[in-house]
Amino acid sequence: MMTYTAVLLDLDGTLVNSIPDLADATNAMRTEMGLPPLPLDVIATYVGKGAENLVRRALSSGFEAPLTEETVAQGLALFKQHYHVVNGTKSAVYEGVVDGLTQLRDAGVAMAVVTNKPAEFTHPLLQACGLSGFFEHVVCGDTCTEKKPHPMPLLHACKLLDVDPGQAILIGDSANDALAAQAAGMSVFAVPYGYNEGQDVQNLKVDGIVASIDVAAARITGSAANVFTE
Ligand SMILES: O=C(O)COP(=O)(O)O
Ligand SMILES: [Mg+2]
Repeated sequence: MMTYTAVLLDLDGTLVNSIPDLADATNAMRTEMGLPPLPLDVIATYVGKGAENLVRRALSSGFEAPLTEETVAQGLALFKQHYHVVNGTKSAVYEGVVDGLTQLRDAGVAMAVVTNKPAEFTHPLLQACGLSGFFEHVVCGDTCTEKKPHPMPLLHACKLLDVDPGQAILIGDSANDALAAQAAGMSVFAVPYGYNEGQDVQNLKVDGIVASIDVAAARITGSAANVFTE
């Protein structure tokens, strides 16, 4: 059985369902820019590559002319203003997360969050959801010069935790997580309930698809009958 000394966790779509707040902020931005609101499930497919990417995708829907950098900057400023107000208000921790993180902590596994969400929103969200205390480090979308699917934030988290990437596993919800982990030389589990930019998680190249974080924790710590073997 493979043993891991560190577990890295994605945030949006893995630990927390943040779509209701992201959608409210996105639609508030669109309204101010004279655009009609978008359905929540459409906005969900725009999440995964950070706030600026979400804004670009959300503005591309309904803007006739090609987007100018000025429009993107205006949209990003409005999005941030609104997201600061609503961040954490409708977001909810997924079932199994607190139990799973508790299992991992009790097993002595070091944990860090690695998210593409900017730091100015990540820390307040973790705080609002009561999850901050589980993590030794939090690597955000603007912590390093590259974001997932680049391996840099994962390698940075391993360095902060003082573990070899080969002894770490990432749990995420999207191709950005799967590709980053693969490039970092790290194992990866995917949860099926998050946002994979509208794609089927079954097609991801991962070491396992786990129904929830408590199931992942049981497999990682070897406390389940069906332990993860390699
Ligand atoms: O902010 C995003 O676009 C996605 O964030 P995540 O990396 O926590 O899924
Ligand atoms: Mg995610």
